Amino acid sequence: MSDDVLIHFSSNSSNQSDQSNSLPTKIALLEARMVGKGSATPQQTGPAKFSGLPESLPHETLLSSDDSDDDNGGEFLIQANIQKRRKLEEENSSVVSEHVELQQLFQVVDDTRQKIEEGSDISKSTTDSNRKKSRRKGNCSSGGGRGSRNMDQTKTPAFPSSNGQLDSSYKKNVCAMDDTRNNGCTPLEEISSLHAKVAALEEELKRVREENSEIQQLHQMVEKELKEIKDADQQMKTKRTKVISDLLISVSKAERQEARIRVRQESLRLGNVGVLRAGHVISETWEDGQAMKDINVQLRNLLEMKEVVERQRKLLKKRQSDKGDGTDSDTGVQEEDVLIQEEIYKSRLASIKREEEMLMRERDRYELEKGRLIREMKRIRDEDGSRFNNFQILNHRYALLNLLGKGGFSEVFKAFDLVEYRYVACKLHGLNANWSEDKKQSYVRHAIREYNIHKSLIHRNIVRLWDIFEIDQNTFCTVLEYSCGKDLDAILKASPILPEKEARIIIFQIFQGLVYLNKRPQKIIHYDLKPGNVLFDEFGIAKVTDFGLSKIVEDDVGSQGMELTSQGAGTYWYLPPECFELSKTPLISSKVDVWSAGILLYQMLFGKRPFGHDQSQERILREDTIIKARKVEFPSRPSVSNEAKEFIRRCLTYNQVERPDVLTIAQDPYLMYTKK
Ligand SMILES: Nc1ncnc2c1ncn2[C@@H]1O[C@H](COP(=O)(O)OP(=O)(O)OP(=O)(O)O)[C@@H](O)[C@H]1O
Repeated sequence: MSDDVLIHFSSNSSNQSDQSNSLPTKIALLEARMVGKGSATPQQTGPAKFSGLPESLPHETLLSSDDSDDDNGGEFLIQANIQKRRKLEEENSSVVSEHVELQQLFQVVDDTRQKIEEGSDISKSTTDSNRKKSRRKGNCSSGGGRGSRNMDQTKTPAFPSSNGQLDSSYKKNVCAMDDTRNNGCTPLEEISSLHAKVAALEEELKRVREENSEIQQLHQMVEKELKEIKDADQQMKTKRTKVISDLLISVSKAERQEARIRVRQESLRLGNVGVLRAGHVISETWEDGQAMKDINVQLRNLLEMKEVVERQRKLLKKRQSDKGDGTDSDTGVQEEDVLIQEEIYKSRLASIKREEEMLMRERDRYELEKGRLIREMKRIRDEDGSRFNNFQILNHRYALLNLLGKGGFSEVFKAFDLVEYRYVACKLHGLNANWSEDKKQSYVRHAIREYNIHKSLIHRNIVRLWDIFEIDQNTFCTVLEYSCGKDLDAILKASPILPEKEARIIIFQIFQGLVYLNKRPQKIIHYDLKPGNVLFDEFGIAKVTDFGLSKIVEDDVGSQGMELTSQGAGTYWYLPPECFELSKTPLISSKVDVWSAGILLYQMLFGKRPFGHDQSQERILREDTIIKARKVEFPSRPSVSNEAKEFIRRCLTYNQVERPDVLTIAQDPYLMYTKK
């Protein structure tokens, strides 16, 4: 339209003398014509703002919903620019400048129309938020109340929000609707705006769905890969486990073979178990090996030689006395010969004695070796007789290797934990199939009790209990920390007396473990401290084990201790007098362990137990050996420090009321390792 109007204005502007044709008049006419057209829509009379206009121009503006401006159907509404007109009326001086200004004005009209057109196009297809914004502003500037009528029907559509982006675009839309309500839109515009919104949201939804399906595909791919990795790992694990257990088995088989060869060689030297038949009775007897036989022969020879020399010596003495007081001239010579002969016999006897002592020491050494050999023979026999000797894997985890030893009701195997990759000791508790159900149940109860006490103990001087599981109806297994060194019993059997320094550090470590047991919220009395229950790891760290007879000291126990309900159990050489009390139920405390530790130290230092060393358990009980053990005596040899003796005396205090408990004796100077 503006082109026509411009041409029209341009032609008129040349005739300035004609008032009716003057510019202001023409503008007024034009305005009147336009207003007349638009008067059918009275709500549009108010000025509408259009923020897209340049700042320099007034905001009374030209709005259009159609790009046609012909006489008949023009839908343009040109608002009178009153200010401009007044200015023109006032100044009315320069037609040229007016013309220029009008040209500018119509240029603005043109620009605005173009923008509206753009806005209308955008509203049909946009998904772009910036374009939406420009479209919205275009719509809003169309003004009027019609939009607000329709907006009420379309307000707050419940679009699902899948993400923040959608949310924010939704908010923008609502906001745009609010703007529209305020400023007014045509229903067509609103519908197209809503269509656009729906399209935008659908687009968004489509995009989100696509993303989602991509994510799902990715997820599936990752899951598949993970499964493949897991499968491969499982296969690797199985292979690794197989390789490790095969290796362990070959090593163990070699060890078994080596042990048997060693035993065969040793038994040639030291002796063997033979079978003795007496009628129908078959019994086992020990037959000495060559080395033992040789020593015994040598000892016998020495003994015979000693007897011969002794006899000769006596004869010489007799002959001398038979001759009486010699009156011969050569008597002096004979006397001298007798003295010399006497001296020779004496020195011969002394040398025989030395040889004898040496052979005796050698025989003692052989005896120790023989003891070790007998234990090893027994172990091999137990291993051969065990139903767990063919390298089973227990609980899909513990590869059984060689037998470490057999106790009263259990077999202990060295094993390898295929999950944690470490050596362990598997203690297999076998219930005797011939036992009554009651006895079996009591044994299991006992073992569970032991497990419950032991499993919570974590201290470097206490053997760890890792696991427990059932193997079959009559067998279960406890898995213990493996101590590869010998136990104290084996050490003392090999060398009955230990240097004081070694004995002191061992007893110190045992007390460290006992202090731990007594500093817990629930104190524990071990009750079965003996050399066989002290193990050593590869670094020589002493560890207390076997909590089968342990007692938990309940909170409500009096100062005198708890009642001993399992009287008779334990190893009597190591138990204090109160445990043998028969007149009433004994009360016991951690002082039981203090006594046992005192006995252990004594045994390590002097090579024997202080009370009932050579007595059997039965005899100790029968002869009240421990009840009579009021005072400890120390042999003169080997020499041991007075501090050690005093410490042992304190541990072996007869009266338990006067005996220090674990926490008190742990403060003893003998157990302190501070620098002097
Ligand atoms: N954790 C372990 N590590 C290494 N060897 C062990 C372990 N536990 C026990 N042994 C060894 O296994 C053998 C048998 O142990 P067990 O405790 O069954 O015997 P015991 O104490 O002589 O018997 P009982 O418990 O019936 O008195 C012993 O020689 C012991 O040294």
